[in-house]
Amino acid sequence: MIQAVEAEVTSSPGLGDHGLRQILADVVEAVKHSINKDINGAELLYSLLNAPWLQSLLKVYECLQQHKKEPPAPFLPYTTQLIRQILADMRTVPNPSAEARELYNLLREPHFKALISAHDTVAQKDYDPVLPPIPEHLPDDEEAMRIVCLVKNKQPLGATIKRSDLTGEIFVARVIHGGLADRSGLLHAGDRIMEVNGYPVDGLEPEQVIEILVSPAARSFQTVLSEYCPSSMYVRTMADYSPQQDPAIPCAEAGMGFRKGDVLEIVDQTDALWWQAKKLPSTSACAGLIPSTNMLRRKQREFWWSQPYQPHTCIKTCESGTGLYLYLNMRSLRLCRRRSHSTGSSQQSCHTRCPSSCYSALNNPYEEVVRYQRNPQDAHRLVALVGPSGVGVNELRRRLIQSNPGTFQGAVPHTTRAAKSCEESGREYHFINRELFENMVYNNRFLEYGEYRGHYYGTSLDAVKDILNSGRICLIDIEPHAIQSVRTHELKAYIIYVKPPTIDRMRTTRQNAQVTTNYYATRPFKEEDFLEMEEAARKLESHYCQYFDYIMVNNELQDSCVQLLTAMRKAQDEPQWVPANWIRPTEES
Ligand SMILES: Nc1ncnc2c1ncn2[C@@H]1O[C@H](COP(=O)(O)OP(=O)(O)OP(=O)(O)O)[C@@H](O)[C@H]1O
Repeated sequence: MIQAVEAEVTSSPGLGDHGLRQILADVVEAVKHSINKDINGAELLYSLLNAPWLQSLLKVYECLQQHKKEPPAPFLPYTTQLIRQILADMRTVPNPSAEARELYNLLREPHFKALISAHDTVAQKDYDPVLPPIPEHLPDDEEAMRIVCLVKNKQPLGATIKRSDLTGEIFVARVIHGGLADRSGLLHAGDRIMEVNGYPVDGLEPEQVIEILVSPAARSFQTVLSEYCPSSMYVRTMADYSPQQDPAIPCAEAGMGFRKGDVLEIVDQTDALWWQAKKLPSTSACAGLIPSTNMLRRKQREFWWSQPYQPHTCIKTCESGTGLYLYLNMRSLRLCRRRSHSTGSSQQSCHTRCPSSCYSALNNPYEEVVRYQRNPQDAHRLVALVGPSGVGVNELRRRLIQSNPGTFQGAVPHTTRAAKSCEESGREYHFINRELFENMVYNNRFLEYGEYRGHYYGTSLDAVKDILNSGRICLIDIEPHAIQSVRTHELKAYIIYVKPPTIDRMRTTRQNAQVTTNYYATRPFKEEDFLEMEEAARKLESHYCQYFDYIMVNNELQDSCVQLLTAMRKAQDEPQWVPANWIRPTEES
């Protein structure tokens, strides 16, 4: 035993010869003098003080003192979530290696889970309970009572309470998933609270009960109900939400805010109006309250009607009557402006293939998502670039395709204009007549199309599918309005948003660049172009950021190309959140 202790402490790093052991060394030195003077018993004392076990004990003591001063910190505050994420990602790997399988099995072992759970408990300082004494006066109908002791730590209790207007009784309204009360397993929604720390609470205001609850002692509750917790669902949010600005939330402190595009794990949907969720990646075991789909829809409708301008309004139905299409202004007609080289009248319009989910952001404030990783045998995901006009999406797309034409390719657009002598049908464009073009429009074959100076231009679904079926990666740039038309089960589009850098950086990097004007002329960038681009980027982000899978800033061209290449590889080879109906198609999709 002594030897074991010695082995342990001598291998401990960082022990200096100071502190208590220094004192001991001084004592030993003094005793040595006593031996030299032949004082009685000094020899015995000398051997005692020199005993290895005493030295070892002192080292342990100093080691503990050191840890008291600098306690070891947990690596992560909440590792369980990370492990779950890794397991979910690994499940999507099509042909996992032997090592990956071993890791997967290891992470699912009960003893490993217990270890991680212990780590998280320590990380959240959920230990060292000091239980208060059981209350002396138990109520008469003791049979129906449960005495619950919750040991307070720095975290909130993780439960909300409400008062019955009729009886004045206080009930647990909800227990926040992963919070202190939930993890204790002792409190349930619907439990009636009889007294707290010996104080009867019937008739008190909820605020008064909270005051008692936050005092650092034990609590007593009567149990009436318990509730069932369903398994998690993951969603991407299509709206912003702030509990602090929501007067309807039962408890703002228990609420969780989110921004458009955040991915949430919904851990409890038992309440029709208020769900519980965690924002991913989650660093906390504790969930927060969020409005349910119905509740958020109601809020959005109220907001919709109170707003003078709607971002995703379908203004005009297609002539064919089969779908809803958008009229866009000239500045956003990237497709037509770039493709056409004719002159004359500049009247134009642009349309997108907008599926029945046109109003989906309003109808589905939460889009259910799942982790998806493309199987290497499957077609590649379409990669679509969006960005404000002039930011460089065309330049980036062109450079990437040029650098690796065997891997990347752009879709060949259709047009009704006549081919020039140097052009070949199927290379620059598919040259087709007006009747055929309109027929394709009628049959919903275009992802987006537009009219410019009497000629149609459009990117067809088949042109994209041809590339994907050939095993290459199709890279297109689209107007943001067309995002919905490529977010389908078939194309599984990965949307990359190309953002302009700061105006200062644009001034430096765009010194020799040419902007294409509305009249198809090119000229150097002006200050107003930068301002316009910045404003367009701001609007684009505020309306469409929930659909972006990846955001990159087009600062230095070379760096941007590398970044784009990396993002494209990620899209094809790494697990991503995608709409659940891409993987489990419904009738609608
Ligand atoms: N990072 C960059 N640094 C310097 N110049 C750039 C950069 N990115 C793009 N450019 C230049 O800016 C100009 C506009 O780029 P590009 O034509 O690709 O814009 P766009 O986003 O496709 O917009 P539009 O649809 O209006 O043409 C081009 O001259 C291009 O070479």
